[in-house]
Amino acid sequence: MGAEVPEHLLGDFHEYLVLPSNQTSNSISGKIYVIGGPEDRETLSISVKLFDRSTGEWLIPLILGRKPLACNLHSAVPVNDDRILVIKSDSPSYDSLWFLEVDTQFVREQKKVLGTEVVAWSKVVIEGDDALKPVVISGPSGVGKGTLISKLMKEFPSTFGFSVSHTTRKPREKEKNGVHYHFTERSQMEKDIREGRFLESALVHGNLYGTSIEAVEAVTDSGKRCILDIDVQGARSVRSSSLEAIFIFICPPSFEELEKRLRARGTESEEQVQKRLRNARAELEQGKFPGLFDHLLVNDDLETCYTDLKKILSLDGTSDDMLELSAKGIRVPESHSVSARDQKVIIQCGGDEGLARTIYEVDVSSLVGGAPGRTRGPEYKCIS
Ligand SMILES: Nc1nc2c(ncn2[C@@H]2O[C@H](COP(=O)(O)OP(=O)(O)O)[C@@H](O)[C@H]2O)c(=O)[nH]1
Ligand SMILES: Nc1ncnc2c1ncn2[C@@H]1O[C@H](COP(=O)(O)OP(=O)(O)O)[C@@H](O)[C@H]1O
Repeated sequence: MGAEVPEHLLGDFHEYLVLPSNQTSNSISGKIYVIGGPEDRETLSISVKLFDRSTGEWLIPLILGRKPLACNLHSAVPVNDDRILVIKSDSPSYDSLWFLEVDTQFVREQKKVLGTEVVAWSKVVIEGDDALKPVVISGPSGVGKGTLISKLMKEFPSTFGFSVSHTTRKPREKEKNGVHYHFTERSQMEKDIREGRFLESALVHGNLYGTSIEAVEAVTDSGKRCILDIDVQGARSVRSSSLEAIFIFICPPSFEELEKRLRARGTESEEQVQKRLRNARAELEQGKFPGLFDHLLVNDDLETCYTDLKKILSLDGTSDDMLELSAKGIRVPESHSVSARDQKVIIQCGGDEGLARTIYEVDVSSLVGGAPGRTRGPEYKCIS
């Protein structure tokens, strides 16, 4: 149905829309985007509709990309004439900023292909500082990588997330698909590798293993620091990739002890044990390769090794709660205001009735990526 809008009001039409507090409207290139309101019931995500001034009609566009979960209140400002920055209040700091792309290259292409009105969501990822670099842990089979990683994840559950690799190896008795590995068919994994979905992959002990881009991004998206348990070949590939990580190699106190642990674990056939021990000699050599690993740790006494690991990661003397509080990102309260100028978005939080006021400046001048994935690049600083 067409909306009756007097001609003289069209220019500022969106400013005359009377909207409930959970909706915002913004105008870009002759279209008014109303964000929020009645939720998309199926996905409980923020809804979008648009008013096309040239036709005078309200439209529900096709919405691409993963959608942000609905929130009580949000603000929205147009940025770069092609997207709207949506700021969700009272959301976790890693989930507060999203872009609704309305006229980016991706959206324009999709409009052409699909022949309909299209918008696309893209979550804003604010890159972590050094303290949040992913952690790559390598070492021969049976050295204790899994044991050390489990201890870390148990003590710091909101700080670390495990990058779940894909493998063509058969699951062990207690292994769960999607938790320990994504167990997959070789042909499917080879296809995904060819299509560029993997950050790295390698043939290890006769099976294919690999880290998908999605596995790492799923962890980063949840605001956690990523841990990768990968072999030395994988570590080398990650070293030469764009992922800046900390590389740690775990050594056994002796070869005999390694063999003892591998057998005591009781998860491998004799043939597999032999294969893993043969490969271990080469891996121990490669682990010492100059410049590949930042740290070498000997896992003799488990508690001592774990304490050393925490020291390397600057975790000694801190707790999961303390780390969560100091996490990067912006947590926006309901009471806030937003404005944009010269590719800078100013978010003013609080300040009511004598409450403390915090002002953030988000620089959106160099954006990377975008829908249908994530947008990286915005930087923010606290200016007051
Ligand atoms: N390159 C690479 N290696 C991996 C990946 N996932 C696991 N690995 C390595 O594959 C090897 C065998 O792993 P697994 O079969 O679980 O045996 P385990 O290490 O003895 O428990 C280990 O060295 C892992 O670090 C991955 O995604 N990429
Ligand atoms: N420091 C240690 N001392 C004795 N046993 C250990 C130590 N670290 C790990 N283990 C045991 O050695 C076996 C292999 O450890 P695991 O974490 O599965 O190794 P990886 O993941 O490197 O293959 C497990 O049974 C584990 O309980």
